[in-house]
Amino acid sequence: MSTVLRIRDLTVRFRLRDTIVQAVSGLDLDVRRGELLAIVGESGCGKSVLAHSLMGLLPKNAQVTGSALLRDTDPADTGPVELISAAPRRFARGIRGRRIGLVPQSPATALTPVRTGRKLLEETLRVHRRTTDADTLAADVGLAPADLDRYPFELSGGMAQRLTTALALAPDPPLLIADEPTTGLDRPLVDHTLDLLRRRCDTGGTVVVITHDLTAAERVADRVAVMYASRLVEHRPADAFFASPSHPYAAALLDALPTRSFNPVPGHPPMLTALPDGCAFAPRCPAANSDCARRPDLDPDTTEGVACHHPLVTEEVG
Ligand SMILES: Nc1ncnc2c1ncn2[C@@H]1O[C@H](COP(=O)(O)OP(=O)(O)OP(=O)(O)O)[C@@H](O)[C@H]1O
Ligand code: NI
Repeated sequence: MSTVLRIRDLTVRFRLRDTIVQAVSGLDLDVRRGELLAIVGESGCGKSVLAHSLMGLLPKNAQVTGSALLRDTDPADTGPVELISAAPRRFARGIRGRRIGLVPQSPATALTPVRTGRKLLEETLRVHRRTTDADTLAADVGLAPADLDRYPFELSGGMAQRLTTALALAPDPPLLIADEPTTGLDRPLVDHTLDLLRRRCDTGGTVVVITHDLTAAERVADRVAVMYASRLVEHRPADAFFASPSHPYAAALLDALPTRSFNPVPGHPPMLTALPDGCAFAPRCPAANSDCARRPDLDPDTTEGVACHHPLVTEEVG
């Protein structure tokens, strides 16, 4: 299966007055065409910063190194694009929206306040020469036609969330990154949104879902990547991951689910201003030993597996 996005050694740091925040560290990740990849991890581990770095949306105090090669997503076939060094203009004209769509984490700030949902959607459909109409797209995300005639400030959080999803889908991007697309939705609408994203993959699209909701990931993901304190610690096929997570952090995260043992992960993640050289989970890890002073890595060729010196699963299941 072809790789739509090949991320290598991606690092994002924020320079603050007297310190540096290490939001993404040496991240390697292949996103394959036609698959739904779920990126999971606790609040503040770097998920949204990763998404923003791929969309050319980082603020000025960000320093980015590494590479993220986007391939095979252009109907006009202008070749691969290196996202990390792409100029802001190129992002605005040919990449953002058209080749990669983003459902942003904060819908309220992403919506233009002076236009109704219908105006925003119709304009996006027109710019991208789509034949679909706004009502059809609204129905896809579970919005009624009347909801489109409201201004963003008249929408509930969940409605605004669905409108931003419809806006991201309007250009029909080959790669969609959805950052917490189900926040504020009731369970039936959560499932509706997830199934919509799943269908995109089943018809050749590629979707990356960033979520806190492991139950959501279990419902739709082909693959799961677990982020901890700016790094990826596990990346495996979803079936194998949910049957038996391999990184002690991933196991603890799954164990915290109400449907499992409902035990919160003990302790706290490290400050991103003072990350250790070795495994960042070691201080919280029941199995930590002297090996953990050395940083464990995923397989750099496949970007899969587990970054741990004492994984719970050493052989792939199934
Ligand atoms: N502009 C910025 N300047 C400094 N630090 C930042 C900036 N933007 C994000 N950060 C920091 O980067 C880290 C990662 O943030 P990010 O938003 O990616 O987390 P997240 O995993 O998406 O969390 P959540 O699940 O809560 O959305 C956090 O410590 C955050 O405070
Ligand atoms: Ni986030």
